[in-house]
Formats: sequence, structure tokens, C-alpha cells
Amino acid sequence: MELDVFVKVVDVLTQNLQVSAGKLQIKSVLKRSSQSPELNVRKSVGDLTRRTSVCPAGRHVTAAEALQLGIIDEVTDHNAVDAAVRLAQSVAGKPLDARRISTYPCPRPPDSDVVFEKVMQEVRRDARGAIAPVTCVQAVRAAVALPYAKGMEREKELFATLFTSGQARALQYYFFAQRAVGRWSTPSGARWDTSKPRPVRKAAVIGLGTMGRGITVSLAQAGLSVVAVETQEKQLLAAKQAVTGMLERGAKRRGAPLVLDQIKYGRSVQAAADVDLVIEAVFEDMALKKSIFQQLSRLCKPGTLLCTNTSGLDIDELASQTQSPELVVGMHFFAPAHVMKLLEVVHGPRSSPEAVATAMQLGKKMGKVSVAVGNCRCFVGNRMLRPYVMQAYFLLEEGATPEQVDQVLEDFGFPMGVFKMSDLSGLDVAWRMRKAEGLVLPASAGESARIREGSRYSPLGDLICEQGRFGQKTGRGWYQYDKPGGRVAKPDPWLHGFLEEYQTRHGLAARRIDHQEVLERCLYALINEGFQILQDGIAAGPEDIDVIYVLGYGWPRHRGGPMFFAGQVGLDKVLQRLEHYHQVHPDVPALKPCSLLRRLAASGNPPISRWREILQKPRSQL
Ligand SMILES: CCCCCCCCCCCCC/C=C/C(=O)SCCNC(=O)CCNC(=O)[C@H](O)C(C)(C)COP(=O)(O)OP(=O)(O)OC[C@H]1O[C@@H](n2cnc3c(N)ncnc32)[C@H](O)[C@@H]1OP(=O)(O)O
Repeated sequence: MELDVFVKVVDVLTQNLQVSAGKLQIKSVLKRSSQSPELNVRKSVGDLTRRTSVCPAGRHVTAAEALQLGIIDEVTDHNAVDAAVRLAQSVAGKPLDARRISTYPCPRPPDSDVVFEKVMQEVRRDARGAIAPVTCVQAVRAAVALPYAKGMEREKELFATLFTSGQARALQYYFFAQRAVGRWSTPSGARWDTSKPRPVRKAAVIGLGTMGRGITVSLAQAGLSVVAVETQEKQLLAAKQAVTGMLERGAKRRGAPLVLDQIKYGRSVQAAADVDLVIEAVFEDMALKKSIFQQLSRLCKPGTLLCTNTSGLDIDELASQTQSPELVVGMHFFAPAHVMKLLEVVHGPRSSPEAVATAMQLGKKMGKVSVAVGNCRCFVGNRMLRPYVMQAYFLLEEGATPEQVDQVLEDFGFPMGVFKMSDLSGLDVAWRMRKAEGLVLPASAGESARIREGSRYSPLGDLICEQGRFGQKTGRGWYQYDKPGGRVAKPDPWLHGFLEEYQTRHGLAARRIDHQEVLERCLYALINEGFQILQDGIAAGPEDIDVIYVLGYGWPRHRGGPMFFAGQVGLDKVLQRLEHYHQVHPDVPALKPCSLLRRLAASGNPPISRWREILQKPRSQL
């Protein structure tokens, strides 16, 4: 059992006595508080806000805080069962009524309604459409307002509503999906239970841009010695400052020691000569990455794993630059890299089982959930992002604004809409990719500006980048920010004017686009690509895709992930809407329903647990 989820809650005799192992994080403390929000309030209503912050958010509390909150009776550094037995014996035969939660006084302060309204507003905002946190507050409120028995009745009703909701099914599915991705396998036969990871004690990060900085922080926080390399002096100084800030804030927040000394900074890749593993995180430029892999292959000690944080370039092409292609894998992090919990581990056709296992285990050590994926352009997450982003650009061409599109996606439950998210990750990343693919044409392209190989293309992202607008990092992108590196996105009148001018230039008539169309076109295009990825065998199953989207892009967990969501909407409905949009936009191949979606819809919307089986069946049997 993992230490941070370990808690010994022993209900002895009266269900009131609990003993907790000391110094351990108590996760399942909510066993008690969520089942009985009564407890949260009956001991004291003075700190309603603090108590309700534990229950709706599922916030983990330490043993010490749980003791302070009255959730547990005792904290022990010794054997929790022994301590529980001792505690039980000490009260055996004595009257316990005074200890029963139901007998605790529950004063109702005059301002409790105001407090609850405020808490409810905050919880609603943070819940992003999840119903459980809001219901928790309702239950706590009932506990304060009603006598104990009635409060319990109300809580039961609320619980029953939650229990039978689609959101409960989505959350249960997601819980198991996250565990399932740990049991990875690759088409070449490597498996989680037969592949042995190598120990990694010292790692290097090459390139200290936005991603390299976050990766350095995550490695250091995981206890590794890190060599952080940046060839540009100015960039190195800025990176050092940023990394230090992130580590300081992290240490403060987690109450953990500051690990600045674990990082050595350098300006040459030579500094990586004696490390066990390298993560390259330079610009998205194949030629540059190739030259770095050639250098690393020559200078690193034998057996060093060479990893790349590319957003979507060919892992095998990079592996071919090295003397040991079996030691090359992708370790693809998500922005902000020290925060987002996802790691895509990309196995090339030549990656050894040991290399994959090592990257998977290192991700876990860094506090990430590692998902093994196959090598293709943009892998899984970003490959699905392409049609999603492209639809968003098309919507702008047709008359929507970045704010409108983002609002719809945020109402759906994303922490950031597609434009804010693009500004965060850097618009130049995808621009470089599109340039390398030959998609970026000169401004003089005229009519062909909006067509590539017979299909509709929007150059909007390219035009924005040509203005030097790379998002948060330059202080301008789809939004404006108060300074380069600023984070508060504000609508930008320049951008609105630019969109109008673009529409005029291309003879596009702006129209009113409703909420449903924005949502369906963005999400169904993304989901359709997910089916294609499954069909191509790039992801082993729908769970992998769902975990990638929840942890890498903030897809709302209570909606299970894009593939689960498609099943919940109904595959036939998703198919029918895609057919509709493809009919309206026949020049957009991403809207043409994937054949796997057709097969699944034709087999009667089977539960997601059966998709793998259907995927593996030869078509003739269907
Ligand atoms: C053919 C053409 C097609 C066109 C396009 C093609 C595209 C295809 C390829 C694309 C390639 C692009 C590569 C992209 C890679 C990515 O990584 S995509 C980005 C994925 N990330 C997300 O989607 C993030 C979504 N957002 C969130 O999850 C949250 O908003 C948040 C960022 C985690 C913040 O949440 P919040 O609860 O507000 O957090 P806080 O508690 O306030 O802060 C936690 C830490 O996060 C830092 N932080 C917060 N906001 C930002 C921000 N805007 N930018 C950077 N960092 C942020 C914050 O500072 C905290 O960190 P510390 O300060 O260090 O403690």
C-alpha cells in the first residue's frame, strides 16, 4: 500500500474512535468526512469554510490536521492497530454517549447562511461542472440547519442522487483507467510485468525553455541529481531564477525541503557525460534535435537512456542518429511541466523494453502518471489536439472570437479553453511543426492561403506567429497579457480587428455560431481522431487516451475523458453529428467519421470495456 494513501481508520465499538498512523498523509480521511459531513460541522461551526474546503475538494489532510479537525482521535508513530486496540480497551465499559457525533452540539451562527452562500459560489466555480463538490456543501448545510436524524436523511438522498449519476460512472471509470495504464504493453511484446527498469539517479535536461525548466523542477523534486544545460547565457540566468522560484514555492506548499543543491547548471552538453538519463527539451526543430542526439550518443557513458520531450517529432528518426537506438524513447511532458501529472512515454520501433520501463518508472517517481504510446506524428495527445485546434481556427474564420470558443470549452469543464491553453504552451511550437511540414505559405499565397492539398486549412495560427505573438511568453497571443510571462488573459482589441480584416480579405461572412456547434465541432473532431489512434494501434486502449486528456489537458475528470464521453453521449449520436458537420464542411477530412467509430456504432454502442475486444476482431466478423 502506498504510504500517502495509507490510513488506519479503526472504528471501535461505537464507530467513534479512530487511530491514525502519524506523519503519513491521510487521503482516505474523507472516508469519514464525506460519508458524514455532519462530523465536519458538529464539532465546530466556527471554521465552516476550512472544513468545507476539505470535503468538496477532496483535499488531502495530514494526520496532524485531521487530529486538529477532530476527524480522528489519535495519531501514532507506532503500529496503528495496536494503538487502536489500546484506545478501545481504555474506553471499554465506559459510557460513550458523549463521544457520539450525533450528540455533539451544533450551534448555528447567525451568519451561517452568508458563509454557505460564499462557500457555495467558490465551490461551484472550482468544480467546473462537477456535481459532487456542490452536493457536499448542500449536505454540510443540511447538517447545520436540520436535527441530526433529518440531516442524515438529507445526506442519504443527496448521496443516492450522486451515486446514480453519469458523473459517478465517469469518475469510477476514470479511477480504474488510471490504474490500467500502469499495466502497459507495446506491439513488440514489451510489458510492464516482464520489463525491468534501470535505476536512474542522475539525469540531465538539455534546453531550459518553458518545458525544460518544469522538467528540471520535477526531476529535482523526485530526489534526482540534475544537470541542467542551456547554451544561451541570458536564457540560462533566467531559467535558474525561474527554477529556483518554482522549487521555493513547491517546497513551501508541500512543506518539503528545498532541493536547490541537487541541480548543477551548465552551458555545454558535455556536462551530461556521466548521467544515467538525458531529457532533451530544445526547440521543436528536427535538425537541432538530431545534432544534439549525435553529440549525446558520442559523449554519454554507455547505457545512458536518451529521451526527447518533442511534442510530436519522429522518435525513430532521432534514434537513428545514435549508436544505441534501443536506448531512445520519448518522454513527452505537458505545460506547465512541473504541474501537469501526465507523461507520454513514446516507444519507437527500436526502443528496448528496458528503456520503456525505465522512462515509465521515472515518470512515476516524478509524481506523474506515465502512459505508453506509439510513435506517430504528435503521438496521442497532440495528435488529437490538431483537429481540435483546427476547428477552433475555422470557427474564428466563421465569426467566433477566442473568448467565445474558450468560454464554451470552459463551461464544459476545461480549466482553459483552447486559445488560452495554446497561449500557455506557446504558439511557436505548433508553428515550427507546421513549417517543417511545409504547411506555412508566404503571405503572398492569395487564394491558396486557405487550402492545403485540396483540404481546408486556416493560416490564422501562422499569421499570429508572424506578428511575434507566441502567447504568454511574449505577452501577446490570442489574448494580451500585462507583460511577457504574464498569465492573466485579457481580450485583445487588436486581435478582433485582425480577425475582421482577415475575414474581409478572404471574403468570409461572419455569422452567429451557437454554443452547441462550438462544442460539437471542437470535441467531436478531437474524439474522431481518438478513434483513428485506437484503430492505428498508437494507444493500447481508450483508457490510455482518456487518462492522457484528463491529466495532460485538463479534460474534466467527471466526464471520464474524451472516449468515455463519446460513449456516454452515444456513439451513434457522435457519428451522426460528425456526418452532419462533414456534409457541411466536406473539405475538412478531420470531420469524416473514422471507420472504427462506424464499426462500434454499428455494433450497438457497446460499453467502453468491450472496445478493445471489438478492436481486435477482424472486420469480417462484425
Ligand atoms: C494543422 C495545424 C493544426 C494546428 C495546431 C496543431 C497543434 C498540434 C501540436 C501542438 C503542440 C503544442 C504542444 C503543446 C503541449 C502542451 O503542453 S499543451 C498544454 C497542456 N496543458 C493544459 O492544457 C493546461 C490546462 N490548464 C490547467 O490545467 C490549469 O489551468 C493550470 C495551468 C494547472 C493552473 O491551474 P490552477 O488551479 O489555476 O493552478 P494554481 O494552483 O493557481 O497554480 C498551480 C501551478 O501552475 C502554475 N500556473 C498557473 N497558471 C499558469 C499559467 N497560465 N501558465 C503557467 N503556469 C501556470 C502556477 O504558477 C503554479 O505553479 P507554481 O507557481 O510553480 O507553484
